[in-house]
Amino acid sequence: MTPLLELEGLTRTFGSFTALHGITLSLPPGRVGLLGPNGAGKSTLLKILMGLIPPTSGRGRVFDQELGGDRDSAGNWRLRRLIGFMPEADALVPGLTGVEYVTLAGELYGMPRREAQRRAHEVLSFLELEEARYRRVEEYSAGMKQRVKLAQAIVHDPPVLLLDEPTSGLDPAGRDAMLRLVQALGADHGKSVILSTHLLADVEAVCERVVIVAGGRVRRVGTVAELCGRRDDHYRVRVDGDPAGFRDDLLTEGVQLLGEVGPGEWRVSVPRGWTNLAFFKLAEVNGVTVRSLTRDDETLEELFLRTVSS
Ligand SMILES: Nc1ncnc2c1ncn2[C@@H]1O[C@H](COP(=O)(O)OP(=O)(O)OP(=O)(O)O)[C@@H](O)[C@H]1O
Repeated sequence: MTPLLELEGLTRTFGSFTALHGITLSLPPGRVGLLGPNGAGKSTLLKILMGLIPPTSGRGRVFDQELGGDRDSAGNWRLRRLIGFMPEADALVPGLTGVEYVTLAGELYGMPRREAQRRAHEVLSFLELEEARYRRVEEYSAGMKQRVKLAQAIVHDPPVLLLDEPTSGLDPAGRDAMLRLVQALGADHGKSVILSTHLLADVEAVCERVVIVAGGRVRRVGTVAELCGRRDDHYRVRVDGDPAGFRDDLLTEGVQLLGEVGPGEWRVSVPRGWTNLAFFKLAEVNGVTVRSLTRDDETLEELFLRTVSS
């Protein structure tokens, strides 16, 4: 299977500053979350993938298309046809109706006008903007604005979607609807999705794989299950009885409480050299009974914080 992305030693500098340090990465088609703190290099990477800026050195491909070359080279035009981009910024053109805006995007991607118009109606219906398509985009609600930005990204039916913070500014219902659309575009319509976001829950909801970048370097790559899989030092423990003394003793012994699941039940991280017998001893001393003790996964948020702070 041709990889979605194949990058080899990709570096990008701006003057004396290195934004990306020799990124080497291979990803199969699918839905990928691109995570990283502010300034990690995500936008720089996305711009290189879209052919908007060239790498300073290194090589890469999106499917069969080589990266690099001048902004207006034939190769970069092919890249833009392969990729639909939904920017975070409000990139709407005031004064245009939804259908005019999406048609314009289609033409900018190189589609003939009639074909762009036909597809604009099609994708606006798919995104449940059929009723609103003749209204001006500046009158749209936040949820409709996000959907019309997604419409312009898929108008030319690209196999790859780059989505930059697609749920930005949405209320919980709008966010759910957007995530369902992204999931459906991937799972039912065969699109590969690169989702750049600060919202780890969005990645958990729709992505199969995660790439964590920090300081211009790839720090983790893998499936969510692989990266967050059972850890030797993470447990979920539940006790019956008054848990206060037991909890305090756990803290004194260097156990970290990662979260309270319910009364007397915590997700914990144990220190090096810890043996599970200690849970039972501390319970006995405090007059409580250990009802369950199981190995636990790490959440994506814990993995992310551990990765970017190390
Ligand atoms: N044109 C430029 N000139 C100089 N420095 C730049 C330029 N573009 C990006 N940088 C620097 O490169 C680094 C990476 O920036 P980038 O925008 O790729 O990060 P990011 O991960 O997208 O961050 P954010 O989540 O804040 O958008 C930053 O330190 C930024 O200041």
